[in-house]
Amino acid sequence: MKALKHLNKYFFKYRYRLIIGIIITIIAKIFALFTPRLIGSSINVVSDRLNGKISQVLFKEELMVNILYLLGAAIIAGLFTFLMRQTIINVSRYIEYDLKNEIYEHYQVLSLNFYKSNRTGDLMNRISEDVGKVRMYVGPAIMYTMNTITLFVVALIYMINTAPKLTLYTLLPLPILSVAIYKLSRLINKRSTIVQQSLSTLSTYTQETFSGISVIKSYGIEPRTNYEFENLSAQNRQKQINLTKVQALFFPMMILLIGISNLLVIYIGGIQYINGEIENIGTIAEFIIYVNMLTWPVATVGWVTSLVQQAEASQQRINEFLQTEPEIKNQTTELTPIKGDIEFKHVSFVYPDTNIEALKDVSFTLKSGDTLAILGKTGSGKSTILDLIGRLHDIDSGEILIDDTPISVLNLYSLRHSIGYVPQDAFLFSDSIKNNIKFGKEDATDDEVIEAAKNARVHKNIIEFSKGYDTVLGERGITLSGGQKQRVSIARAIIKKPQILLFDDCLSAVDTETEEKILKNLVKLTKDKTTIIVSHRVSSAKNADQIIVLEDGRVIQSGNHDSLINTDGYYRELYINQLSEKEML
Ligand SMILES: Nc1ncnc2c1ncn2[C@@H]1O[C@H](COP(=O)(O)OP(=O)(O)OP(=O)(O)O)[C@@H](O)[C@H]1O
Repeated sequence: MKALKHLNKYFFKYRYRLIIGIIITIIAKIFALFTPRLIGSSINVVSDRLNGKISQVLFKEELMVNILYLLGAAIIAGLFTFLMRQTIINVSRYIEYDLKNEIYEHYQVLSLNFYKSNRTGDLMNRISEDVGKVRMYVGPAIMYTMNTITLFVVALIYMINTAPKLTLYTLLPLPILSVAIYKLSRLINKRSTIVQQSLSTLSTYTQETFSGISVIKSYGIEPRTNYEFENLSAQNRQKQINLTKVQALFFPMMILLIGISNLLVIYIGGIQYINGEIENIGTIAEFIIYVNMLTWPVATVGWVTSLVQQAEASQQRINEFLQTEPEIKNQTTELTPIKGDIEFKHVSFVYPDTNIEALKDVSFTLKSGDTLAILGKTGSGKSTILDLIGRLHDIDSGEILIDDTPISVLNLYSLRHSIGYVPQDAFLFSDSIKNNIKFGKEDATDDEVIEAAKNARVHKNIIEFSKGYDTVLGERGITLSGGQKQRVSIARAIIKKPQILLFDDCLSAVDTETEEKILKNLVKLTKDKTTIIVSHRVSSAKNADQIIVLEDGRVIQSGNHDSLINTDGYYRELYINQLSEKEML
């Protein structure tokens, strides 16, 4: 129960609703328990009439009163049972909502490393299935427990008052029922977890084959994927059958135990009536109804116990993530406006998970408004520099200064708000093109969106689609070409008009002519912005105020275009190679 303590703050938050819910539950059960007494007394009235103890008129009158009471009690009990679900189950839905929000909010502040070391499926499971199991504790488990306690206390008082010995015999099989249901519920849970796992394997496999359908078709391996699917499906079928077997035992077991209790009531009650230990025959009928009313609540004791155990395990998994601290922490709540000076002083950086030293003693200085181009072979550490400027990781040695202040001291959100980042793999959401661009500036007008798209030279492509800027992208929409995606992603960054612009090899899928035009627009737009362009092409770098060349995490060359083409080295070679490629075209 330790893990479930986390939920106490929510119980406190909804305490009034819960208290009302509990009071309603008690009222509902008290009224429901009028039924057996009224039926017992009705039978006694009939018996009295048969024995000639009461007159026909009195008989009719008493029976009528009983029927009216029965009807009234049933209506009130029904109404309060409805209200009981409306309060307690609703509270569980509120808590489920709050808990999901709490987890999602926490996911958002966790660092990239957290996402790398945990699978997406796991993150999804904890926020959906685990929260669902916890809800069963905060809602149904509490409701049924209250139900059982009230019913038991009230029924027991009535029963002992009427026939104490019969009460004892009647209740004898009930603890056996509770333990049996508990054992069965655990078995059912175990098997349903196995079914869930197998379903998740099956759906992951299916999803992957749908995503990679073009590869499957082009390699002609449909029979192999069909065979594998059938295999997984057959495994799932077997697990479902195993589950159904134990589920099928649930109700027969309950019926058997109720049957035994009923038999005991009739047998022992009958003997007691004959011996004169019980005064009225109606008591036997009353007790049969009590037994039937108590069976389900007693069965739920076992069921609820297993619900609580499952909720505890799920909450433990949730807490594990909630207690994970973000590696990158915001040190100040005060906003720190960013001008755009960037300085790297002997920066080295090792990726903790792979132990790869991505940067070694890197230094450079950029004044606000300057443009820096970073070139180098693949894996030389170019993207890492951009990630460090956005403080996606903290460095091990050296210093990164933004506006002469250490990056870790700045307000993290001010820093990130002042950056427009275009990643290597443009990621667009399943939404309209317009909204994808507006992602950079939520309140942008249509004119601003169009202007940004024009500057990224993607406007013409967009208006060719029949729905223009409202064209939906992604799974149920159209697919943009690699170059179009890159340009929409550029439009998203420039619409924000940030102080710092980071372009990570984002013109690689664009032809050199378009690249030239975009770069020309960027020169205008980024006049007073600090800009860093990562590229494999000299054409993207040549107009930069500063160029650095990286090799294996180290700066091996720096200067500007003119100085570097006149120096032997990587840049000059690249320039000559790319120049001759251009001439060949
Ligand atoms: N998130 C990461 N976790 C662990 N190692 C990483 C991570 N990202 C990059 N690396 C490693 O760090 C080194 C530098 O990678 P980086 O992405 O900075 O290179 P790059 O110059 O941008 O390459 P490319 O031109 O291919 O984009 C590589 O060896 C890479 O394998």
